[in-house]
Amino acid sequence: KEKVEITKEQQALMKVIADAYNRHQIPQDVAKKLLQDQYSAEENFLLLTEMATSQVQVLVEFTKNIPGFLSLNHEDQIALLKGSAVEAMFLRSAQVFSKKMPNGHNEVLEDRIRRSGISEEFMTPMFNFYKSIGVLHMVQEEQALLTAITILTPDRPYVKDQQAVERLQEPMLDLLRKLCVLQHPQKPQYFACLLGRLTELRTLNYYHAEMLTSWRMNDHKFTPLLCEIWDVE
Ligand SMILES: Cc1cc(Cl)ccc1OCc1nc2ccc(F)cc2n1[C@H](C(=O)NC1CCCCC1)C1CCCCC1
Repeated sequence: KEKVEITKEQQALMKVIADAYNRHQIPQDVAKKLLQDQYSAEENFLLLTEMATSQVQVLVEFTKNIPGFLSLNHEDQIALLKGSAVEAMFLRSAQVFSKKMPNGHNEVLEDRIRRSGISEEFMTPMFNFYKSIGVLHMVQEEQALLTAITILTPDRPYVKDQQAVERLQEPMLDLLRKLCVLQHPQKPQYFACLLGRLTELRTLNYYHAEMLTSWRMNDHKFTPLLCEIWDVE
């Protein structure tokens, strides 16, 4: 039986990433807001663009705290953020969706999202992903590392120095692997399962532009920041 040990520097890395992630949490208020009232497709779309815009700003702050990120080539820093923002958004949405709420609230939230204006065809892949994240019951550290690993994906479009990104991603993957063994000793496949979620996340990336343009309303308006991040307009 392999004796897994987290080294001193891995403990330090975990603290930096977890603190950065906790400091830059999107307030849970989007779920609360959705539970408060039923909104029109237009209001829901506006809510999404507001939440998504603030999520991107939060993501940039989190990313700047990843050790070594600011030493990467500047164009590569942008390419990594642009390439991972949508996945980080869905990952964050899944974490918000999976938070246990008082009786019946999770069902109401799902219903509000189902009727928000997103086209029917995207509901299944989106909720399948949310449920597959929910059943993992990830701890905060795992969520933070998984987000950092998503951002540090070397094979994003236009990344020039992929090796430099791999050198930053590898220690995160090694730390996450150890954390999974320590946190979920009864689930030896847990780490592999987490990485499998990142593959599912990429498929949602593929749908995102169409999810937005097919939102059940006319005249979809996006903020300039979202035009940069979402392949729209
Ligand atoms: C992330 C995303 C991308 C595309 Cl293209 C389409 C859709 C989408 O989010 C769906 C989605 N899944 C959710 C699960 C739980 C939840 F509380 C809100 C959720 N949302 C949307 C949202 O506010 N997401 C933000 C969450 C915080 C981080 C930034 C994003 C609300 C917008 C209002 C109409 C009901 C859906």
